[in-house]
Amino acid sequence: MFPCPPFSACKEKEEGKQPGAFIMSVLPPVRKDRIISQLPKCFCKGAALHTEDGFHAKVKTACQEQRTGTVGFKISKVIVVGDLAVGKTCLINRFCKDVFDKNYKATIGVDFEMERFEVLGVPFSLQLWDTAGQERFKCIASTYYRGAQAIIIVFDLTDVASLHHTRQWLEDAMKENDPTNVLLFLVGTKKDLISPAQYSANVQDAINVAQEMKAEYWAVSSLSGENVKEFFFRVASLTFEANVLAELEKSNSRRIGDVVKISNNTSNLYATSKKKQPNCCQ
Ligand SMILES: Nc1nc2c(ncn2[C@@H]2O[C@H](COP(=O)(O)OP(=O)(O)OP(=O)(O)O)[C@@H](O)[C@H]2O)c(=O)[nH]1
Ligand SMILES: [Mg+2]
Repeated sequence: MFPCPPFSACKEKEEGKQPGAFIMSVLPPVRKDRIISQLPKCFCKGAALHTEDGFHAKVKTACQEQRTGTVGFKISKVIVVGDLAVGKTCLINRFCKDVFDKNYKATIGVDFEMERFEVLGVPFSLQLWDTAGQERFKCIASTYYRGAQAIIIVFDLTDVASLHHTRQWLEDAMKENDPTNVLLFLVGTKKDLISPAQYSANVQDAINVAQEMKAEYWAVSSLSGENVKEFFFRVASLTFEANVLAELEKSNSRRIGDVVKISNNTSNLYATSKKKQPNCCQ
């Protein structure tokens, strides 16, 4: 996420424009196939972050009334972790570039891709961090875990050990993040390699792990593309929703604080209002 809006955002505020309008106007328009106008469905109701049919009512109203604050020019960080060769890079590449490579090339350290969306008419970007699963690169990769808004923990549906290792991956990623502020997704890959019967026999184990972690469960195939776009749309939508709700909460608590201070001591009014001078670079 940008720690601070650039100078242009301050200028836009002075000119009475929505902050970020300048940045958005110099970027190419969001791709038509990255426009989200409805909350995508979860994959499995038994292991979902929530099962509502649509976006939160407050979020829809805020978007309609253009009260989403800084969300429109934030970049949310998403990290992708899991054992070596479970298919993290292929998953990201299928979504971002619509390609699939059957040859394994280990990720060294980290790599990242940017994806721009438009959710309920508001621009929203995800920075997808692809980390290395190989033990020898783990310490480099873990230095990039910090500040994630969503964590995608990947396992291979054909390799039960990789499912068991997801708990350790989550623990490591959580050392660097605030558990109250991060959305978790547990993703089984290589769905094309198992039969429906095998899948049904094993799915409950994965759902149990997801429930234990409070993660949303998905099963995908990067080879065929099955569920890949649906999955990332769900990640973008839920991350966007959480950002808008946090933004609304922040602006509400600011308003409540102001009232209390004014009614408590009117002599402090000048000092309080001076402190509240808008300064979009702080
Ligand atoms: N059949 C099939 N093969 C897959 C799928 N996803 C990945 N693979 C294969 O699995 C191997 C490893 O995939 P990667 O995406 O490189 O794995 P990774 O998790 O990024 O591995 P590290 O970078 O070492 O952590 C490659 O040979 C891929 O072609 C899938 O959905 N179906
Ligand atoms: Mg990789």
